[in-house]
Amino acid sequence: MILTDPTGTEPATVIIDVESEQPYRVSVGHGILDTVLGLAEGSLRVAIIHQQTTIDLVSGLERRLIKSGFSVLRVPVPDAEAAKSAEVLAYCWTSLGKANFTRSDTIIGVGGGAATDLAGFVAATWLRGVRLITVPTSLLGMVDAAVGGKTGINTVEGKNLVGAFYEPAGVVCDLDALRTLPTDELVPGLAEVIKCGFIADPAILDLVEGRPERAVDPASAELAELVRRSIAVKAVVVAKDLRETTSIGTRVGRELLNYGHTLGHAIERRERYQWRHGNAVSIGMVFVAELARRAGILSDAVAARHARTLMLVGLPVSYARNAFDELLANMALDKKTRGSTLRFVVLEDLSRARILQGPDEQLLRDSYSAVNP
Ligand SMILES: NC(=O)c1ccc[n+]([C@@H]2O[C@H](COP(=O)([O-])OP(=O)(O)OC[C@H]3O[C@@H](n4cnc5c(N)ncnc54)[C@H](O)[C@@H]3O)[C@@H](O)[C@H]2O)c1
Ligand SMILES: O=C(O)C(=O)C[C@@H](O)[C@H](O)[C@H](O)COP(=O)(O)O
Ligand SMILES: [Zn+2]
Repeated sequence: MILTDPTGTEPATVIIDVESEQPYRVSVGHGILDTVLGLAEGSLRVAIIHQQTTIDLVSGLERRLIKSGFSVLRVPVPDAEAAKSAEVLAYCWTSLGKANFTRSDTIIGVGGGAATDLAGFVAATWLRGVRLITVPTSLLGMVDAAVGGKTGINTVEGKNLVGAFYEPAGVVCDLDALRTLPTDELVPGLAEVIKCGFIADPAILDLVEGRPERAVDPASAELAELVRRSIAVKAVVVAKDLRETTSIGTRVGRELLNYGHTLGHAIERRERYQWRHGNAVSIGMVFVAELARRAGILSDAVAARHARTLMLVGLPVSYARNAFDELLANMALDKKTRGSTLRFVVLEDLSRARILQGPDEQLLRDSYSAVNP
């Protein structure tokens, strides 16, 4: 798939259609916030659920909305994972209730993946479902969290344990937002980008490996291309299996997008959600590649490519050696687990994945030790 103009110039706005249960469009481009106005049409009120870090963008959006005749309610939420809690969810419901928010009104989730996951769940639950627009402002949000209809919050017991599949009316990825994103927030987003490279689009890996310095540059055409390609990967997967129900036996449906997440989520829980999601997923992918290699499923070369490519952009590839037992216990609560059988998404090759069910504990332990010396 070529998403760049053959002359080398960056296309103005690219639309990626998600042909899911309720089809919607993901718009990607520079300075495209006005797209939100059209998506909100028909509503009297809009509520912007947002983080403080993007307050300038939120104020600009609010001004545009007011000018277009909408009544705007701002709902600021705590930063990062602190937003994904039952308490913050209840606070959002209270804000909507006090503002007489009705079924014809719209929720706009603005921010990183934590804000859009929360806003999506608020939209899914308020009055049993009101219109949702997502405006991701982090790389991770653009390429993953705001696209695909997974919404939810964490509980003390684990990551994303409460939530709903709820599709947005549209997703607006204004690449200009990335200019204020600190590098140590941009880099974790590249873990999900590289994930898309391994599971479905190896051209992503070539792009990252060819110009890693451009991949971490928020203004580069290469990063824009990586964003578009990653969204395209996700759009195809969720269109086929929105509700994650088609993974049967070793066959993998939407669970494909969970590559590296079994250990990744276990690390996030161990770190009490203070870690960046993408950093944990990066380590999770290196682990699961080694697991597949030791199980005789994946070649040495593709397994080794994981850590090499992730390190090129500054992602972590190892974790505490003595943490295995705790992580194993945490993995029992992974959503892919059935009964007491752990299930991992593993690669047989680039772009060819399957499920590995119930691997021996010793194999898991040895794989973990090998990549966390
Ligand atoms: N729903 C899904 O399918 C899905 C997919 C992937 C990840 N996620 C979830 O997304 C979350 C991770 O996403 P994230 O890394 O974007 O997290 P985040 O929302 O915590 O954002 C990371 C940090 O960047 C800041 N930020 C965001 N945009 C900014 C900008 N333009 N300028 C300056 N600062 C900015 C945020 O305030 C935060 O401090 C996790 O909770 C993860 O579970 C969900
Ligand atoms: O969209 C999906 O499906 C994914 O698995 C994408 C992941 O990158 C994302 O972190 C997602 O939130 C994980 O979902 P979960 O169901 O494992 O909580
Ligand atoms: Zn993820």
